[in-house]
Amino acid sequence: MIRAYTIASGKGGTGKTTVTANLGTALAQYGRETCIVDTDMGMANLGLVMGLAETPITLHEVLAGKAQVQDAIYEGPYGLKIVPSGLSLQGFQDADPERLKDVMQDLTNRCEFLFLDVPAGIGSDAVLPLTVADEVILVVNPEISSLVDALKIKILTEMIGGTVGGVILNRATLESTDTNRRKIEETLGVPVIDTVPEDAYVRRAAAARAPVVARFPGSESSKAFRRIAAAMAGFPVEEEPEVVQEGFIERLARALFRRER
Ligand SMILES: Nc1ncnc2c1ncn2[C@@H]1O[C@H](COP(=O)(O)OP(=O)(O)OP(=O)(O)O)[C@@H](O)[C@H]1O
Repeated sequence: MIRAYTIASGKGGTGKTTVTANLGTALAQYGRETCIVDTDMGMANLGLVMGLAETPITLHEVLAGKAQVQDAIYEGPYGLKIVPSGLSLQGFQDADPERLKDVMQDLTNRCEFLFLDVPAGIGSDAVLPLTVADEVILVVNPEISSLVDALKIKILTEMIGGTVGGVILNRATLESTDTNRRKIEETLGVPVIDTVPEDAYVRRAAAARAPVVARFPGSESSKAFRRIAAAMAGFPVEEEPEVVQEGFIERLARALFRRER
C-alpha cells in the first residue's frame, strides 16, 4: 500500500526540502520505490538539491496541462523518482494547483512512498498539498517562531480535512533537544517522530548538490534520516536495514539517461 506524506512547516527555511530529499533517498537506499515531488512551484529547489542538471519538463508543464506526469519524472540516486518544479515565473503563473490531485493519482501507481515538498506559508499552492496526502509531517526548528507557524499549519490542515501525523524536529542542538521535544508535543498535540541534529554536513552536501545520506552517509544527520526512513518502511528499530549499493555503471547510466520512463 502506498504511503503519501506532505512535508510542511509554515515558517520558511526549517528544512522541508532537506527532509524530503533525504527521506526519499534513504527509502530508495533501502530498496523502496519512492517518489519525491517539488510542489514549491514559486521557489523550486528540490531538483537543484538533488543535482538534476536539465529538467525541460517539470511539474509546471504538467499542471499547465502541457505535459504528462511521466515526462516530468527524473531518476535520482538509487532509483529515486524526482518530479521537480520549474524555475520560471511564467511557468508558475500557468500552473493550475488544482491538477495536483490527478498528478498524485498517477504517481501512486508508480511508487510505495510519495513525498510532497510544499512551500512555506498559507498560499493556495501550500494549502492544497495539505489535504491530498495520507498525512502531513511538520518540520520544526528549535525556535518559538517555527513552533507558532507549525501550529497554524496544523490548525489549517485539520480545518480542511487533512491529518497531521507528527513532527520532525530538525536542526536540533544537544542542549535544546529534550525540552523542545516536550514543548512541541504539548503545543501541537502530535508526537515528535524523531530529531535531526544541526549538522554542517547537510550544507556541505547541498553545496555539492546531493542529499547528505548519499554524500556523507556516516554523518549524524544521515543516521537520523535513515532511522526515520527505516521506521517508515517498517523495519525493526534495533536493526539497521541493508543499504542498496549504487555502482559505477548505475551512476553513469543515470547521468546519461536521466529521464524516468
Ligand atoms: N539538519 C540541518 N543541519 C544544518 N543545516 C541544515 C539542516 N537542515 C537544513 N539545513 C540547511 O538549512 C537551509 C534551509 O533548508 P531547506 O532548504 O531544506 O528548508 P526549506 O524549509 O525547504 O526552505 P523553504 O521554506 O525556503 O523552501 C539550507 O541551507 C539547508 O542546507
